[in-house]
Amino acid sequence: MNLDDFSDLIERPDGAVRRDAEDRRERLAVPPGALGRLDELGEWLTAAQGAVPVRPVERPRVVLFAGDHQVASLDVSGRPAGGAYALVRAVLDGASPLAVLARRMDVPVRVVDAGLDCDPELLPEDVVRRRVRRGGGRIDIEDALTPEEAEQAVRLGMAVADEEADSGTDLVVLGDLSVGGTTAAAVLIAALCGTDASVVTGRGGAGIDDLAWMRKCAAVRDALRRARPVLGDQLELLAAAGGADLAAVTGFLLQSAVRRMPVILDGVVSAACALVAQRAAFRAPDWWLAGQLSGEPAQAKALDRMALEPLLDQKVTVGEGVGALLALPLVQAAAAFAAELPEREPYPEDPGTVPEAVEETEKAAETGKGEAGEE
Ligand SMILES: O=C(O)c1ccc[n+]([C@@H]2O[C@H](COP(=O)([O-])O)[C@@H](O)[C@H]2O)c1
Ligand SMILES: Cc1cc2nc[nH]c2cc1C
Repeated sequence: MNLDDFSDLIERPDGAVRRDAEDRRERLAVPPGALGRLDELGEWLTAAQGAVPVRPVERPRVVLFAGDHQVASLDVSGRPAGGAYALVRAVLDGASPLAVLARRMDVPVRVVDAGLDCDPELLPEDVVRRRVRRGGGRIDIEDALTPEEAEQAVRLGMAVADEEADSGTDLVVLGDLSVGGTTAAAVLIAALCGTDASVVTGRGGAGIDDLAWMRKCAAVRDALRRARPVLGDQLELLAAAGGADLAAVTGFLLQSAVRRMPVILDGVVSAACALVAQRAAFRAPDWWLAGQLSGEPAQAKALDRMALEPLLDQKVTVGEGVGALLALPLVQAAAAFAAELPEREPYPEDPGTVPEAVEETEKAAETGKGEAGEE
């Protein structure tokens, strides 16, 4: 498998449809610019769907990939290594921020075990059990995955994207659940952006003190040294420094773009995988939105590279798709405006004479005659 093969499979959203959407926007009674960024958001969604007028987003779904990362045993996470199953439980038991929000917004949630490091019996029943391996290797000293595992994880993500597209999901809210995942994400982003550890290392999910931050920096630096030689091959890069959850997210993003299914990215892990996917297929980011700026420095760097402007800036760092789900109402609002606002109609007493009237006024102004001059 070579991720570069996706480059030929991924098309751009329909440019002609986008221009039709822009034309329709110009005919609306609401003045140009008055809807701010929601205009281009509506036009983007229209192009992604491929038809004017845009359809409402009616079947969104939250899809979360879960995994553990052995690098967390260096005490760089604020959570115990191998503890991601607790995050999964909280989501599916309805007790986490994502669970609260998804319930309130009535959006279904799917959690996929890509690489958790726990006894499967500890997991709630409704977890999608597709584990590639138990936890990912300690990336500062070893590969996260074997090449076979990396390919299997990418294929897992692709299969989940196909399942979503086939079942009629019209927009995916993407997220991740892990312990140690932000360290892996920082390494991928630093490798692909050519920066170093201190620029990309943040405080992660549970918040870490200065000493832990320095340990995390050192881990990112060491992992980066291992990742740089393979950054030309995206699958090898995911094997060296990613992990099963990150490789699955990358496969998911690529296959979603193949299937023309729009995705809202969440935080730094989404952004890292998106960057890897962009390296493989440069058109892929056209199918994504950035939900929220989380404050992790590496996320901002990656989004900037992909020219994705986050819809929100809420500094939510819990991950689990919250930043992406918070942005969903904006997308739905943009779709409603684009579809439901009426087009401007000529006033009955003045049918179609507006341009002429303007012309006359202009002529009058030029010659110094007309109403103003007669005064
Ligand atoms: O959204 C973000 O940018 C973000 C920033 C920090 C942490 N997180 C979440 O926190 C978890 C991993 O954190 P950590 O510190 O264990 O690497 C994982 O579930 C992420 O989704 C997410
Ligand atoms: C305008 C716009 C451009 C984009 N390019 C990729 N995703 C995008 C999303 C929007 C909204």
